[in-house]
Amino acid sequence: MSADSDFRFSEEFEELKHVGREQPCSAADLPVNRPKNRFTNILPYDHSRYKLQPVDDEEGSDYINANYVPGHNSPREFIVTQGPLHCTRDDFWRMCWESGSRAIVMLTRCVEKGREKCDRYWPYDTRPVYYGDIAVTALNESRYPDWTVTELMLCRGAEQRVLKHFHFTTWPDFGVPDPPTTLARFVRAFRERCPPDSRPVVVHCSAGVGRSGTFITLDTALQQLANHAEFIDIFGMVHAMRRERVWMVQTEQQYICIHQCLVAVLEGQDMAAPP
Ligand SMILES: CNC(=O)[C@H](Cc1ccc(NS(=O)(=O)O)cc1)NC(=O)[C@H](Cc1ccc(O)cc1)NC(=O)OC(C)(C)C
Repeated sequence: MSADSDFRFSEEFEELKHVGREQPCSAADLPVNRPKNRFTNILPYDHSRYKLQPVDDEEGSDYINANYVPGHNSPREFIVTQGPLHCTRDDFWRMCWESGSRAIVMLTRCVEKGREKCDRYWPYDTRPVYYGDIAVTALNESRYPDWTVTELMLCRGAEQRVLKHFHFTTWPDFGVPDPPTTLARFVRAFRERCPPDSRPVVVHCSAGVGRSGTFITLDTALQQLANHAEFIDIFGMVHAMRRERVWMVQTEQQYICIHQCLVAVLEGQDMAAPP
């Protein structure tokens, strides 16, 4: 695939360019919802968008820039979303609560090169913070060189839940982790700690397409590998994801990175290193 300056990778990635693009995004285009989109060109398709429980007859109250995306374990294993805006972070927590999710994967820093990529939507310390009617408290935090895992307690009314926040902190926007195997080790660390249930995992970066799609594709591929799949169809996975959310795996470099990680895992490179 990488011969002749990645010619086959380029050819294959180009075939994905128009997948899903004919599908409507009418909810995202409503005037009441436009301010809820971080980017003008990253809008959720209607057919797969996550719908919040509507609030009375408030127009647009069911809207968040998020889509269900398939993984190895189910057709709606992930809810992929943009990095919350300050004005949508209450909706973000409502989505986490109403979906029953027990894990969030965050693949961007809040600020990169002086630009806001994501609101700081979770508490800085152990004091509870309210987001709408949901109180979020940080219980404990484990910091590693390339990621941080935080246990969060969510309270809504009389109900309490623990949710794990997996924050990858060294992935530059539009780029790939350096070295790429850092991503494979993060995926393994996530899988080892992710609650083993069928509830959706919330995944986001800044736009919720490039880094999020790359993470999900590698997670799916590594599970297939662990189940001794004879053939791993990266092209087919990205094709299926782009039917649900636009630009999943945004750059050719990210597409190649997925393959590089798989080769590294197959060759046993650098995977023994602890988190
Ligand atoms: C190439 N950059 C983009 O497409 C970003 C959206 C985006 C996508 C993916 C990522 N990476 S990530 O998914 O890994 O977080 C970050 C940002 N979009 C914008 O910056 C768009 C402009 C744009 C760029 C390219 C295009 O084809 C159409 C419109 N700008 C934009 O939305 O401007 C605001 C924020 C002021 C409303």
